[in-house]
Amino acid sequence: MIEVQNLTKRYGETLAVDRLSFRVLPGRVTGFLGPNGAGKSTTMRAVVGLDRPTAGRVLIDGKPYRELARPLTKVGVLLEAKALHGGRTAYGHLLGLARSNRIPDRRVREVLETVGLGGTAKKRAGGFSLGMAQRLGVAAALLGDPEVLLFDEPVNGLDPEGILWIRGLMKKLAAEGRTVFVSSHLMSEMALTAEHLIVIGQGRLLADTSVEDFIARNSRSYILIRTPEPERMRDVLAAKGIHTDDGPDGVLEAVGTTLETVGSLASANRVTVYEISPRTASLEEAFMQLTADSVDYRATQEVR
Ligand SMILES: Nc1ncnc2c1ncn2[C@@H]1O[C@H](COP(=O)(O)OP(=O)(O)OP(=O)(O)O)[C@@H](O)[C@H]1O
Repeated sequence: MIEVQNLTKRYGETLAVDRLSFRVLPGRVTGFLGPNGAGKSTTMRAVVGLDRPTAGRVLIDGKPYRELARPLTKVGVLLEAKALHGGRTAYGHLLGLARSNRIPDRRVREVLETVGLGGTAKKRAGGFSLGMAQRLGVAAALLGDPEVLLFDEPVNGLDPEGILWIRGLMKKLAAEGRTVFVSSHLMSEMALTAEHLIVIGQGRLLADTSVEDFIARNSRSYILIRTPEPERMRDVLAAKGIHTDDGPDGVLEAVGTTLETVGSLASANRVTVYEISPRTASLEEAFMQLTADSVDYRATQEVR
């Protein structure tokens, strides 16, 4: 389990993380979501002791990272995928890490196979594509067979096959009972991978909820109506107590009603319609709405 307690991190004038508290539980993938600059990477760096908190603390199974005797056997982390020594081979890079944590050499081969780099073990990492570097980063995270795993934007640079692979891997690791914490700025990606969500904006907690709940609360359903007579259609619906919003390109969005009701009312009142279809606002839209205030605030600040 990861416990973030009242974490605050300042870089000079910038308040990157602001009194943030949450827990990441084992046995499920927890998504860490926030717009660019929300403070996700800073929080992750604080979890693994790479950034010193201005206030607050982070505990891993009750202990700060720096008190872990062989940290790689407790926590695996994928942060900046390209942060590796370009002159080293994939094998050499992992061997160095393994020996520094008294992990047996044979484990290096195992993790290289797991991430699909078995055939490129002797290649210099400097020549790796971003996708290969990403896989090597995942191999390093898995090296110590840790109970806790952190992945910062792991799908970056991966091709569609790689994305499917990493989603499957994260779910498998969680199913084994591990704590899996993964950051992204894409709600759609998280909806496919995570069971639970921690959403932040401007370094503050905006939501700590199951993905299921987030979808139920935030997905707005409506009936889209495309008509050359929007005013008449609006009046016909209003007469029955049905509210309509204006959608993009002159369409109407009727809420709290059904396709059948709208169709029957249009027909009974001889309103011409070109399209009537049920729609659900995307999760991406819901996420943008939730974080809109924090993004606006940041943009205004930068202009000044
Ligand atoms: N080393 C640093 N020095 C100064 N400011 C920093 C540093 N690291 C991060 N920041 C600032 O702290 C804020 C949070 O950054 P952070 O990288 O944690 O956000 P993020 O949510 O990971 O964003 P992204 O999705 O863009 O990676 C930003 O305003 C960023 O500019």
